[in-house]
Amino acid sequence: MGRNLALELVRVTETAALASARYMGRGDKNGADGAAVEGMRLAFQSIDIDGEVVIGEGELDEAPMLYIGEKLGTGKGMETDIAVDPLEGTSLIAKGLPNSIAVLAMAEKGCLLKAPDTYMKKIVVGPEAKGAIDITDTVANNILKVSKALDKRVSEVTIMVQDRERHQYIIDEARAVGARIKVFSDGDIAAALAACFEETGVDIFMGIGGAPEGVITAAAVKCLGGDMQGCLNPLSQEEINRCKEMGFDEEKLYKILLLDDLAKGEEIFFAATGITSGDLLKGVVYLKGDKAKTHSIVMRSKTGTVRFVEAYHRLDKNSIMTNLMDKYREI
Ligand SMILES: O=P(O)(O)OC[C@H]1O[C@](O)(COP(=O)(O)O)[C@@H](O)[C@@H]1O
Repeated sequence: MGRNLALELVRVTETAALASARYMGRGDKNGADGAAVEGMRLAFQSIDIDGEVVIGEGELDEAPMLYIGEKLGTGKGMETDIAVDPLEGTSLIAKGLPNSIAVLAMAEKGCLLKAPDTYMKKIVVGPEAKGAIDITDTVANNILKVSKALDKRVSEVTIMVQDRERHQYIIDEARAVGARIKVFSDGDIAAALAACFEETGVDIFMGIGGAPEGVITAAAVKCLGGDMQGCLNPLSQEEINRCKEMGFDEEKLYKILLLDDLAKGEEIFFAATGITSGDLLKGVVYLKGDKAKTHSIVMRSKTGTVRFVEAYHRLDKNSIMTNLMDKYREI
């Protein structure tokens, strides 16, 4: 795998975002997701990799595209695991709310955890607080350790938490020690990513969200030198059964997953494009004259390079985009 691949991958998330953003504010989650999936899949076709989707839209019989096991790329290059979330934050885009992204992660074959579609408890911090987290410890102790590692007063530590009833204990414990809480409604990959960038003002991400999103987050955290721990958190017998079907027996089911258990290896790539504007990425803007502007991040763990890519697209000149845009123009 090489450095050009990073830019090839950002083209994939850009294409998904450009197609999906046509649905912004239209109250149609499924339409927006379908457009993102189609854009992502088309853009993958010309990339020289022998890729396989390990985290995708579901099984073959429930998802016609980007299903788990689907082959991506020309089949000529390196064997890779690919984790995709063509539209992360389906309700965000439907309502025109911030923070929806098109996102993917890629690593050498066998290096991304094949996570079941269930919940996962997660904690994420940036590079400065690496080694200071312990998912088995209390919220308060994690905050105290992170504040020490960051050399910040506890009152300056901000924890990003998804606005869900199940997280009330995090909010209560964090406030009890004097820390700050920032809630978000949806899209925990972008929210966790914010904890790895000092300029966002977010120091810790905590909570329970999707396990597939957890693996994609781990790939980003690896590229950024941050830290993450997770633990599968199935909420029903049906979810427990789903975990078991995917090889998570009693012993493995509640094992603490360290960063390398989620995403390992030398070569990890992460790419994301903003669909609606958020903390880190601006959303898609369609411009006059069949043009559009996107804002993306692309990272490679081997070199540690983090690129923010602002791109102007001529939708009438790029064959994939022209076809897609014609299809989604009048929705
Ligand atoms: O909405 P729930 O059930 O609390 O699940 C949380 C999960 O939903 C999301 O907020 C959005 O997921 P979708 O893009 O599939 O709608 C994820 O980022 C998060 O992991």
